[in-house]
Amino acid sequence: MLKLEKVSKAYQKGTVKAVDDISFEVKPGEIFGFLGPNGAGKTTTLKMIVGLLKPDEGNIYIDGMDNQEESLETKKIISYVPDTHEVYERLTGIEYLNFIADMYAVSREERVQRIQYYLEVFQLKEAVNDLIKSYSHGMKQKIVLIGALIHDPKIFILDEPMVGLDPKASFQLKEIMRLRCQEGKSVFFSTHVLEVAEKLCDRIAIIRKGEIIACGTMEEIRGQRKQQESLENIFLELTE
Ligand SMILES: Nc1ncnc2c1ncn2[C@@H]1O[C@H](COP(=O)(O)OP(=O)(O)OP(=O)(O)O)[C@@H](O)[C@H]1O
Repeated sequence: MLKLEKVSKAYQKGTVKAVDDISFEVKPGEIFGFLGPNGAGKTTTLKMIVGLLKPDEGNIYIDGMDNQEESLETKKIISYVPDTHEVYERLTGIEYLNFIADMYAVSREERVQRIQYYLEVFQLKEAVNDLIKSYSHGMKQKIVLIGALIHDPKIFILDEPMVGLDPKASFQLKEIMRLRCQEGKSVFFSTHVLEVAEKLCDRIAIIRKGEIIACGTMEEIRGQRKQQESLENIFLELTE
């Protein structure tokens, strides 16, 4: 579903190597967590996957298509929720959702059904006719999430999605992730919240200083280490 092959990216004329020769694969029906300490290269990797940054080296395949060569086709089947929730504040919630639905050519019936469903899930029904600039941080995050789900993407990509959500919304988002995977779609997200990764993800990759230092199921990663060691210990040990 999503495949990175020997991907590298450096900033400042090559002096800051943010991502260094990374390869991994996210399979259909999989929730894949991307873990790493601050500055490890998570956001840079996500931005390359969604086409906001061009890799210096390597290739990224989305559903078998190279995301540089078939940029428009790949963008149609992914969605990206960045960690900064920049949104058109002068639109109402419903205007924003309809705008996104128009961009992705989502039919009237589908958008009505999906908008109603997600507004109910995230308890945003009453605010949907208000200007987004009046929304709280968490409400903005929810409207961005709904916008990202409106075209029913095959791959749902999120940067630190749980930060800023209240426990209920966080639970709902995890449920949405699980449901999508049951339908054979994939979820790829970065997180610092180790407990979320441990409970939710089918597989994880740990990145440190731009390099993947561990990748696999929790059992596989634990198997290489002491039995029953918590992800927190493994993470701290590996990223030290
Ligand atoms: N636009 C940029 N120009 C120069 N250096 C950058 C730029 N963006 C990121 N970097 C550097 O690249 C490295 C990786 O940054 P990145 O934002 O990808 O990490 P991250 O794992 O997402 O970190 P965090 O968890 O703190 O958000 C860091 O050393 C960072 O300082």
